[in-house]
Amino acid sequence: MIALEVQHLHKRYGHHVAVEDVSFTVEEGEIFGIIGPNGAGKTTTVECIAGLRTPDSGTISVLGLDPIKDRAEVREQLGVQLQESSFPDAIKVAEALELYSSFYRAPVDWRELMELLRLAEKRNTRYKALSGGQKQRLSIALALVGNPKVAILDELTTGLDPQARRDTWSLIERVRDTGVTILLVTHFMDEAKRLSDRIAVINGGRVAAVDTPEGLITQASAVQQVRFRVSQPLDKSVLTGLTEVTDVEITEGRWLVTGRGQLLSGIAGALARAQVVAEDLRVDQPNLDDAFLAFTGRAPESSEPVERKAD
Ligand SMILES: Nc1ncnc2c1ncn2[C@@H]1O[C@H](COP(=O)(O)OP(=O)(O)OP(=O)(O)O)[C@@H](O)[C@H]1O
Repeated sequence: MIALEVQHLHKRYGHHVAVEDVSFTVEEGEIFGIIGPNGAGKTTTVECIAGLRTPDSGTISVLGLDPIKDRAEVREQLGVQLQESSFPDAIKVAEALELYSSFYRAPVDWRELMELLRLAEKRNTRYKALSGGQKQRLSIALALVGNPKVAILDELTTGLDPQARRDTWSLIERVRDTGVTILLVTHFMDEAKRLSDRIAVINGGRVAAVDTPEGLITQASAVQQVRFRVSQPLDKSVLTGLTEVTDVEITEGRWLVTGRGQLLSGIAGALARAQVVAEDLRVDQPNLDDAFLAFTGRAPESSEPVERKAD
């Protein structure tokens, strides 16, 4: 079952095109990641899905509903945690949760959610007195309090310390396990890889690629490199003759073989036939950062979170 469908979304601010042509579908129960450079159009896309902005063209379906025409019904089904949520400074944690839960027909028990997000001790603390991490956890709680079928989480763990990030990831996995479909916008490649079943890379207002994290890495890393030393002298042609190999360099006894496809097994087979053992073997393993770079032409901003304030 498809939970979310975006078709040819286009959105401009004045003359500035923020989203040029974005299409993707999200299956029910999936965690679907969205990554891309600053200003790529990620937030605009999720704001359109949430019905907070009206697309200039294109169609969006949330569980078969239109976020603008069926706004009231979509509000019941969709939980949204957006970047830099701001609440009245004076509101207390418990008041905010109780208030938000009153907006929904069938909310979860907000007290349980408060425990789950480790906010119970702060129940009587005013919003302005919360740390960055606590504010972040409150905004996640408020996105989930309506018991949504689909949740949008934008910059889920920005500002959290490493332990709080890992706790949040586990929480999100538990939420997913209850059947909630999650759309996750993130700048962190480790987070995208750990949580997402599939990821869309958005660049310049367009979808550059959609695949599983491993699929994106494979797609992007057509070129692989294997380094080793040989146990006994070997003619270069043993490897240059392989279809997988594009280049062989030998520097001070170290071989650097560049190629594609099943490069490692091709090399292993050729060396075995020549009765040579590869020593000190290293395979350059591409990761999601490499895929991000390949699809967007830019390195991801950071894989390490910047801490705002002690939690
Ligand atoms: N309200 C607005 N008015 C005018 N331009 C905007 C507005 N919101 C966003 N933009 C511009 O639209 C483009 C897309 O912004 P958007 O926030 O959707 O990107 P993003 O991928 O979420 O970026 P980031 O990762 O920095 O949050 C950017 O160039 C941004 O400056």
